[in-house]
Amino acid sequence: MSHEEDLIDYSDEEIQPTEAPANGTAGAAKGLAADDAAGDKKGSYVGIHSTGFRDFLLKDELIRAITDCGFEHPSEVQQTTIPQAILGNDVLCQAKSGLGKTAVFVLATLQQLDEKPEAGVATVLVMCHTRELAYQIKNEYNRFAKFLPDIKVGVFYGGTPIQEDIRILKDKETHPHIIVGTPGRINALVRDKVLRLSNLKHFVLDECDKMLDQNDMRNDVQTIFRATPAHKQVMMFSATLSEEIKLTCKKFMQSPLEIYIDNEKKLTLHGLQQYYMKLEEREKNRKLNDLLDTLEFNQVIIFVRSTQRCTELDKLLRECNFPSTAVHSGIGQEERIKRYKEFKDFQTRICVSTDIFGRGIDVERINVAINYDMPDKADSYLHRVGRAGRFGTKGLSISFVSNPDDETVLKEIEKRFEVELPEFPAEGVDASTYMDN
Ligand SMILES: Nc1ncnc2c1ncn2[C@@H]1O[C@H](COP(=O)(O)OP(=O)(O)OP(=O)(O)O)[C@@H](O)[C@H]1O
Repeated sequence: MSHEEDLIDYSDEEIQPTEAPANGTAGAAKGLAADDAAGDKKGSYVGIHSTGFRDFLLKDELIRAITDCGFEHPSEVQQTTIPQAILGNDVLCQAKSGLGKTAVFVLATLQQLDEKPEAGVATVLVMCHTRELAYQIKNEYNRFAKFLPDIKVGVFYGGTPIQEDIRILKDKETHPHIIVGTPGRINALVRDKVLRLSNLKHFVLDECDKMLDQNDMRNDVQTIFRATPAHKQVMMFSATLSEEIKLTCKKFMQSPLEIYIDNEKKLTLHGLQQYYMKLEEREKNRKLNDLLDTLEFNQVIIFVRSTQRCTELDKLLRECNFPSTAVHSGIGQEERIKRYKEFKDFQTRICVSTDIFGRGIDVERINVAINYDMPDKADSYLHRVGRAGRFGTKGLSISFVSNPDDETVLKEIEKRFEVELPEFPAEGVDASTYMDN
């Protein structure tokens, strides 16, 4: 078994992360009130409107792509971070879910790349914890590099034939300048000397706390990091950064720009209504059925704690004629990406998932997130519910609480993020409060 195959998947139940300490006193080097000016509509959620993307003095090609993406104003995290990031400074950035962290590193690296980069040389490496997120980030690069036709982006992750990656990397004509991937496969390609990182200029970790929290993934990241030159830009991003992880991240960096949420209650998404529902385990299926029947929604994501429960719940929903799909590590990689695409493209409306889709995944029309199984940590909860209510839009989350452990997590969430999670009202909630017009 190859080293890579040892790492089944980073976000299913098979590998449990080590407990991260609660992040009570986030010392903000530059405190970022990322959402205090929350509006209801996507795009109005930006805080200071006086700054536009043009003020960052980005290349014309990037400005044109940004306009084509429909971005009118930078979000606060983009305003605070992009000007420093394009100068090549190291960046450690915490900002809440769905407010555009991806565009920070995508734009910053594209801005610094030559318009006609040397063939066969990779200068940007972006790594994240799941294959679907890597795929999504690659697509974001393609979106913003639309008018930079000479820049090639490639994505590499496990569960696909490595021979194909080798073929791409051996040919100067197809070798990407920007490499996106998951650490297992990237490490295997570096170890086999197929991917050379000696010219790397930008090293990016998305969902960095998740990547550095688990020993197996951290080891891969460290090995890859050692294959890169000493002088380079390092940028790391997440919505959640404990004090301990911040220290770990900073070991990879030199005098970084540090953007933190100075108070964890600011991590709560204002457009998102959050509820819990107390019930017995055996009542969950009936309740979920009722909810899917009565709630209005565009797309729903339902989180469960194991691959087996994922398969079974999805099957049950389909038997009840709900347009459901399932995503977990037991599904072949090609099929997983196909299902991700279908969900992202609104071809399926209900997705049952393990924590694979718990972070980073950006599906614009998800407005309801259901924790069929409560996550085991407050951090995971925050990321999961953040799949609804992206970029300041409205959303609804409902968490099933069926045992004392669930109640403990619920209390931890309320305490840490200073939110009150009320019980889901018997009469339901008015759809206009969680559906954007
Ligand atoms: N300035 C902007 N104007 C309009 N939409 C934007 C802007 N910046 C980002 N978006 C959109 O907002 C959505 C969320 O962005 P993104 O996925 O980068 O969030 P994130 O901060 O990485 O969230 P998470 O922590 O959940 O990974 C995406 O659909 C993105 O295209």
